[in-house]
Amino acid sequence: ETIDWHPGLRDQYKKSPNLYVKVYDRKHRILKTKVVKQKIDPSWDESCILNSPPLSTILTFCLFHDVPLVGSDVNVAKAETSVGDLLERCRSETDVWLDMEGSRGKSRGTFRLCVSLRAIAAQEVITKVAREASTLESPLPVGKVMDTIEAAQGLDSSSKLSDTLDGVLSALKNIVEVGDALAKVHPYANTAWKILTSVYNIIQHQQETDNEVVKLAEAMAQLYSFATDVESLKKHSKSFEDILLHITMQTVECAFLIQEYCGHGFLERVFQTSILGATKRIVQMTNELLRLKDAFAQGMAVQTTIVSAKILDKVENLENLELLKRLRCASSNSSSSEGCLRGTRTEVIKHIALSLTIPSERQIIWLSGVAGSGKSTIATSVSEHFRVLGRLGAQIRFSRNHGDRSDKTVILHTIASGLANTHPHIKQAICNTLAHDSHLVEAPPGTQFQELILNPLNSVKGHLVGPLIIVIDALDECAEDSRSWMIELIANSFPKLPKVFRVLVTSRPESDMTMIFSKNSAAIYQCPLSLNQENNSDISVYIHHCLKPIRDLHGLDPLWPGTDTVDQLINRSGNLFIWAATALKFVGERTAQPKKRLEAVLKMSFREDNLDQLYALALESNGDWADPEFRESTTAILSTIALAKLPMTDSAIDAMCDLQVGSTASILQHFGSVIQWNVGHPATTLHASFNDFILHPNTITPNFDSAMVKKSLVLGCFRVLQKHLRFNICNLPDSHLLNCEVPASVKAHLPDSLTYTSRFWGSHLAESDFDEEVLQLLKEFLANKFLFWLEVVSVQQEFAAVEQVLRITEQYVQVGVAWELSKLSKKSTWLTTA
Ligand SMILES: Nc1ncnc2c1ncn2[C@@H]1O[C@H](COP(=O)(O)OP(=O)(O)OP(=O)(O)O)[C@@H](O)[C@H]1O
Repeated sequence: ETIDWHPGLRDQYKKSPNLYVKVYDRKHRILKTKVVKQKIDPSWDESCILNSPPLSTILTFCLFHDVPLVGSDVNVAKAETSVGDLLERCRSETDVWLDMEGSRGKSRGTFRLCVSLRAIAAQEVITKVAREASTLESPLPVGKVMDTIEAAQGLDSSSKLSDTLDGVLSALKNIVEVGDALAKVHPYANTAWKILTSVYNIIQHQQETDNEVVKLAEAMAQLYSFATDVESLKKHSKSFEDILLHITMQTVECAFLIQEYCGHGFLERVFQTSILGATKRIVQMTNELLRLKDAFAQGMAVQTTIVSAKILDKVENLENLELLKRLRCASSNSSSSEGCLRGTRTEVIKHIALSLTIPSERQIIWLSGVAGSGKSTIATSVSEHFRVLGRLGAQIRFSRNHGDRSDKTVILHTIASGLANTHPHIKQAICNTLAHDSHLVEAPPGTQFQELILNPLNSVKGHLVGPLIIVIDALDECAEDSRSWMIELIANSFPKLPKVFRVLVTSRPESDMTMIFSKNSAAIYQCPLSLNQENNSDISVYIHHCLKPIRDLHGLDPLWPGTDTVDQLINRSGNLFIWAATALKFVGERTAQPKKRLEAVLKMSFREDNLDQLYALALESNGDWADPEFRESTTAILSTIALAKLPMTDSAIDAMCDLQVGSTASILQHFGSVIQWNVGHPATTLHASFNDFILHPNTITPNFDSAMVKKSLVLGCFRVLQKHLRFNICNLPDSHLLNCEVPASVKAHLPDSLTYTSRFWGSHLAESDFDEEVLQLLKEFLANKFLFWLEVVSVQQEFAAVEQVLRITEQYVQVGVAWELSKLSKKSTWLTTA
């Protein structure tokens, strides 16, 4: 009620204390409550069961203060009472208050604790245990029942486990607190600490604990004996960061196993028996921890493999590899980003990683945020966190520049293949399915999800310990024809996956997703990424980081551009990473004058469309826009890059836009701050928001007008067609591009054929784009009886694009479709439509 903290402690926590209670039955601890932070009158509302104690048993209640930085907690006050007295008081008083005695020298004041004790029928407990036991061995003799009760209640081993974990937890907490000094280690120590804390809080009430698990915890405690002193950790941590990283990662795996074993992991109750079969794994882990302890003590390097909780035995054969080749996975799916710059987004990454690690009914996390706020970069860091732990199950990164990733079958196959490669049992289950039904890979997407993913995963869920993560990045960039299917799949089918599968989805908060995901809030946890100006330290770290190479490249003063200017940049960014990234690329371009460019950036007026202004500046500041040829070519090139469903090389763009060889290469040199490209390589926009800018009908800069974009594109395409160019932008090397031969079998039917595969028409074209000039060209086609030859080699959504063109042009052009039957077996649905 009134506490006058000891002066030595007062400084450490100026506000209220962080209190918790431990309860002992004789010498055994039977309860440790959670810590209630910064409250002088905390309430715990926790309970435990006493194992038929004699009435004379003394119960001891100790009040502790959890001191965040000191390492050992402070015993604040203590009360003792016998079970008989307490029972008696609880029968006659509504609230029973125990007066506590303050610990001398540590606290002064009055402490009282309200407790209650009630008896439950012992017979009932015996009957219940006997009933459970009888399922194992029936009927049970009375003596056996009593043994079972004792074994089941086994308070000794469970309190031993919680006591041991207590020590491990404070050591891990010390590592977590050393934080920055151990940046690489910190996320794993933190994950292990969180999982073990939740296990620890639960096993206080646990009835049953296996000795092997106690041994595992004891091995952890021995291993972590080095981390009891924060000061020496701080001093020496750098020198053993690598082995510490290995130790903490191994601890995460141990924590998953203990969590699952104690019945509070991802597995359903029925599967915990198969976990009991994991004794072998527990022993292996214990040995590994003891080995690590020796290696650590002797300062030896350790091998990098972690003994995983999830792999129970190896199942691998060549036949499986062949079967998996039937899956059509996204060809390039990796992230080009490095993930978050160290020191940025730490809180949000920690939050997401932990939310995915701890079992929850809400299996899916949806990270939403405006364009360029940094969602994909965060997703990369989270994926990397789980990849290193061997727990990244599958990932799909949608991209407007890689339309092929949006094919429904490709999506499902990429997930199935990713999962198969993370766990041998999953691989075996998926391969069994593929071997059993060779046509499954062509079945409708709903069937494939059920039979290729859901059923196999359910069949092996008893073998999976700890979470496996599926990452779906940039859902808003999923192509139109699969988009609503994908959103529904996430909202309604993913929650049917076994609980070990946790899903991270990132996207802009677009209305269709918001509506559907909000409806399913029981399964989807929404995590909006805010651009809160109050917390701009992330962007500040990022801007400082980007300025250094600019200073080095241009030989600028080490303090350039000065604190005030950097503050202006931070403010101007509005915490939008893409703004900062583009602005600094623009300022630092090799051929630019950084000081002038920085001035121009800061001169822009503050408006809502800050990013568009910046893009306009980046466009207008480069090249000779006064030259009509430059203007026309640049518009055509940028539009082609923005609309391409697969990235094209500079020479492919030259051909596509009917430009002189080398034109695209010379023009693209000017746009390094918005286009990613190297000579001979495919060009893509650096960020999807630049595609939005280029294609948005309201985008008008002094020299660039998006109305020109479509027209220039359509005209460009038809010019190419007019020249009878045998043109094919399928996955062919550049050298084949301009003289792609029509196969002989087809040629026989096509006297004057034209090879053309449209990868980038489709949903972007509307009827209104076909103005007089274009129609005239189309009529000429008709007159010349040109034939469209649609080469069927690519993914389904490409056909949707072609279909769209056909629909728009069918009034004007007689379209003949030819195909090679051998290539068409998988496309029959589309062909019927065509
Ligand atoms: N934490 C970070 N550390 C370093 N760079 C970052 C970080 N966050 C974002 N960036 C930079 O900002 C750019 C935009 O970020 P990102 O692509 O992750 O945004 P987004 O929210 O996914 O955008 P969109 O919704 O348009 O896909 C990235 O290309 C990267 O260069």
